[in-house]
Amino acid sequence: MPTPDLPYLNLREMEAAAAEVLSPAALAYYAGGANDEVTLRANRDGYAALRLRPRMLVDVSAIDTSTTVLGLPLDFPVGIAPCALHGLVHPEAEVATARAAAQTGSVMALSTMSHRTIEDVAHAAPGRLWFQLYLYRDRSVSRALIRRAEAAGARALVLTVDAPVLGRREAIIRTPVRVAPGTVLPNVGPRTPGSEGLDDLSYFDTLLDPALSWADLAWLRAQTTLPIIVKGLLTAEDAALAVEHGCHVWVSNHGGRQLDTAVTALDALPEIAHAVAGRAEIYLDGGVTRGTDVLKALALGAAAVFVARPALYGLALAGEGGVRHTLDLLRDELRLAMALCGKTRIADLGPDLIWRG
Ligand SMILES: Cc1cc2nc3c(=O)[nH]c(=O)nc-3n(C[C@H](O)[C@H](O)[C@H](O)COP(=O)(O)O)c2cc1C
Ligand SMILES: CC(C)CC(=O)C(=O)O
Repeated sequence: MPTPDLPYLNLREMEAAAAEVLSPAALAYYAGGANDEVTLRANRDGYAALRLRPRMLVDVSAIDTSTTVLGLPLDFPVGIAPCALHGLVHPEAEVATARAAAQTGSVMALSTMSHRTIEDVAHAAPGRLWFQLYLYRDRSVSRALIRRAEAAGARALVLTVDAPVLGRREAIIRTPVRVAPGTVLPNVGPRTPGSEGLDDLSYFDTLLDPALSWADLAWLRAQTTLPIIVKGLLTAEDAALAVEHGCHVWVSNHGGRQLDTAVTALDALPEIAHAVAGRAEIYLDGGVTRGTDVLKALALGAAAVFVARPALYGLALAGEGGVRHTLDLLRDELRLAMALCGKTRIADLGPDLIWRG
């Protein structure tokens, strides 16, 4: 059950409550999308537009939401997507989020741009951590991060490929993000001389390699034996290439923060599932706020879904307990949605659940 001392009935109530407590800069950064935010809105609207085909007279007295991702048992198929800078809203930052993920039997993908070290976060979520990689122009720095992630027990690397340059997020152009004075982000390091005028995201952007290509994925594949998940794919063509490079596929438009008017992950999922054809695992994120959203993504071929903003809002409201509340709500809503659809196991969720008009 959701944490009893938190009054929020659903993720949207948590979002509204978080908007009241976040600083203007954190709110602009967390909530915002690119340009006109067409894709940001479509991510949510897409779930509402898909209708379910529930089956009746099925014994639903026992519902099992458990599953596995890359061999890791999950209590339910929802993880925490990588998001930068949890420390903007809570002093324990990613450590609190990781504890919540571990306690709920979930999995957390830790962003490269975190406030806390890989080791601290891994310690808070033993065996339940993936490490998200933004490849730096200086590959030796990235290589060192990979080694640290491996040593800390990360179970996979998530290479984000949809941000070779940062999208145009007008809210943070107006209200830029700056970490507290004196903070050195552990995977970013001290500022290079002359960069003091840049806000933290613009500075981070200067470290990233806009020349990243499939050849770099081959390089990365050779660097580690950990599973690699390519995050930010939206087409069958790219999903097939990722699989040919020995990787798994994370369907995402980066929460509508990169290319505005890009297709939603939910809409892209069927062609990607078809192209992958069971050769790799598929994950999805973007706009998930209800158990029925999780159900629809799984029905169309995702092995698990991930949430970013809802976790951050939970963290802002109540730290570790707030993130747990987010995850508990999604698990309970998924269980209910499965029961009302006449499905008792995750493996039973398939495209027959989706009404085709
Ligand atoms: C504040 C914020 C920071 C993010 N930082 C990262 C990041 O560091 N790395 C990354 O791969 N994706 C990042 N993302 C994108 C998320 O992983 C995810 O793809 C996206 O937000 C969609 O999920 P949502 O609709 O549940 O927020 C970030 C998203 C938000 C909102
Ligand atoms: C460090 C950033 C590029 C984080 C990010 O992916 C985002 O803000 O969406």
